[in-house]
Amino acid sequence: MAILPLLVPTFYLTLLGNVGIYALVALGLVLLTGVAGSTSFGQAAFMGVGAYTSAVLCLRLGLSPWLTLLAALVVTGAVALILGAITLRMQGHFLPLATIAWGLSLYYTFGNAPFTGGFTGLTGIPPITLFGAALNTPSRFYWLVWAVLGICALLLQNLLHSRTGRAMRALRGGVTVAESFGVNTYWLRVQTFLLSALLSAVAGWLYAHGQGFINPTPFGLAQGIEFLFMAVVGGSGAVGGAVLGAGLITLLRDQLQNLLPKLLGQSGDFVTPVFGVLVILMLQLARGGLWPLVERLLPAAPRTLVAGTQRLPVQVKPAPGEDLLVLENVSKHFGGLKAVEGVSFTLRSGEILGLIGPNGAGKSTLFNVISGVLPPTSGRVSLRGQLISALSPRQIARRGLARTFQHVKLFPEMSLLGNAMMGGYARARAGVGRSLLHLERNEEAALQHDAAQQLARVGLGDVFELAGNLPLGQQRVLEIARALVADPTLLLLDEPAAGLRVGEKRELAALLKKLQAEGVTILIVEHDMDLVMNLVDRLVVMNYGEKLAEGRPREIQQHPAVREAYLGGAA
Ligand SMILES: Nc1ncnc2c1ncn2[C@@H]1O[C@H](COP(=O)(O)OP(=O)(O)OP(=O)(O)O)[C@@H](O)[C@H]1O
Repeated sequence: MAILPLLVPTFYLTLLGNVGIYALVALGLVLLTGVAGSTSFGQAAFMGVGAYTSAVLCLRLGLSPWLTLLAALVVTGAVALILGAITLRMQGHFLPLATIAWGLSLYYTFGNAPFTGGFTGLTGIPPITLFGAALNTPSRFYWLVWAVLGICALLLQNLLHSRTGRAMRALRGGVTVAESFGVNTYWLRVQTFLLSALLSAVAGWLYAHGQGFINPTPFGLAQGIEFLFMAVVGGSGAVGGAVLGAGLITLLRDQLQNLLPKLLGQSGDFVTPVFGVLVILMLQLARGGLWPLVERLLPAAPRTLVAGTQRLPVQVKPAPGEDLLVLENVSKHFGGLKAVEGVSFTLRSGEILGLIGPNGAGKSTLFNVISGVLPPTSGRVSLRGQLISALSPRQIARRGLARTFQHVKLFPEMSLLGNAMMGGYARARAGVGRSLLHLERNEEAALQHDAAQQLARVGLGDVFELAGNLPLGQQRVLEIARALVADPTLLLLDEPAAGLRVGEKRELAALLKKLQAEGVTILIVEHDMDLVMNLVDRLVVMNYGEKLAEGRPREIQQHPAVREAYLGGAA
C-alpha cells in the first residue's frame, strides 16, 4: 500500500484516499454491528460531527487541524455518549430506528445551525500539515489516510482479540450469557458505541481537511446506509472486512457511475438500485460477507498458546460441609400464578444437589431466582452467608456462582479456547484502553492457560477447534468448562442431559462425579431420573411451585407423596 502512489495514476490515489476514509467508518461498524450486534444507520452523522467541529474551529479560531482533531473527538464522543445513554437500552429494531432518528436530526442540524454555512456548507478548510508540509496532494493525503487507517485497524484488531473483545462478541447473542459471567453489558455497549463514533469522527476530520470544503450531503442518511452496506458486503465481523467492503463499494460505485449510463443510454442514478440488488443477493448467498472467502486464502492463525507465568487469582473455597447456598421461604409469583411458593433448602459445600419435579413445577423459575435472572417476590437467597436475592446475575456471578444453560449458549464461530476464556471475564481486569494497546498480554496468557487447563479437565483436548463443530454432548461439556474457568464456588447446571444420547449422559455423569471429587459443589436441575438418582447426594422435589420432599435418592424413591405426585404411582 505504501508504494502505491508511485505506481497508480492520481485519480486512483484520490479514490483510494476516500476508500481509506470510508473504511474507518466501516471499522466502527465492524465493532458495533458485526461484533456487538447493534445496527446503526447513523455513523455518517458522527462523521459529520467530527468534520464540522474541526472545520468550524479551524476557520473561526485559526487552530491547527491537529488540535481540532482532539476537539472533534471530544465533541463527537460527548454527542455519542448522550445519544448512547438514551438509546442503547433499546432492544431489537428500536435501536436501528433510533439511529435513523438521530442521524436525520444531526443532518438537519448541520444544514440549519448558524455557524455551519447552511446547506451550501463551509469552504477554505485548511489542509493537515506535518513537519511544515501540507498534506494536500493526492499522494500525501493518501499516505496520511492509510497510515491513520493502519493504526486504527491494528488497535481494533488488538481489542477484538482481548477479554473485552470477547465480551463484545458475547453481546451479539443478547445480554444473558455476558451478564452471567460478570460483564456489565450496558456499559460495554456504550463503550462499543463510543469507539465506533470516534472512528467516524476521525474519518470526518480527514474528509473535511482533505476536501477543503464540506456540506451536509455526505453526512446524511443515504451515506449512513451505504456505510452499513460496506460493513455487510465486506463481512462485518472482521477488521479486514471493513477495508474490503469500503474498497469494493467505493470502486464499484465509481465504475458503475460511468458504465451504467453508457449501457442504458441515459443519465441518472442507476447505481443505488444496483447496490440494493447486490446487497439483497449478498444477504441471500453470503451472510458473513466476502471477507471469509479472502480469509481462507490467508495463512491460518497460529495454534499455540501464549506463554506466560502470570496466573489468575483464585478464590478461597468454603470447607466441605459448610452451608453454601441457603434458600429461605423463597416465592416467585407471576401475577396470580404462584410459580414458586415458600421454598427453603440448604446446599452444602462439596455436595451435588438435584432439583427435580414434573413439568411446570417451578424448577426453572427457582433456578432463575437463584442466578438473579428473576427477582424473588419474597424470601431470601444467600451464598456463603451473603444475601444475593436482590442482586443482578452479574453481581451474583462475581460472588462465585457460574452456570450453564438449558439451551446451549456458546459462540459457535469461536474456538473452544475462546469460549472457555469468556468464563474467566470477571477474574481479569484489562479494559478497553489496555486491550487496544495490547498491554494485557500477561493477563491474556493467564486466561488462556486457565481455560486450556479447564478444557483438559473436562476432557476436551483440541482447544483450537470451533465450538460449532462439536456434537451437542461436548457442547454441554464445553459450557461446564467455561463455567469452571470462572473459578466458581457453586456450579449451577440447567438440564445438562437434555438432548443427549445414552453414552453422552453416562460420560456427563462421570465428569460431574469427578468434579465433585475435586471439590466442586453442584446444583443440578434435571429431568432424567436415571442420571439424577445415580449422581446426586440429595434431592429437592418440587410440585406446583412448592417443595414436596427433600432427601437422599433412595428416600425420595420411597417417598409416598413423590411417588404419587411425581412418579405418578407407576414407580
Ligand atoms: N415469565 C413467566 N411469566 C408467567 N408465568 C411463568 C413465567 N415463567 C414460568 N411461568 C409459569 O410458572 C410455572 C412454573 O414454570 P417453570 O418453567 O419454572 O417450571 P419447570 O418445573 O421448570 O418446568 P419444565 O420442567 O417444563 O421446564 C408454570 O406454570 C409456567 O407457565
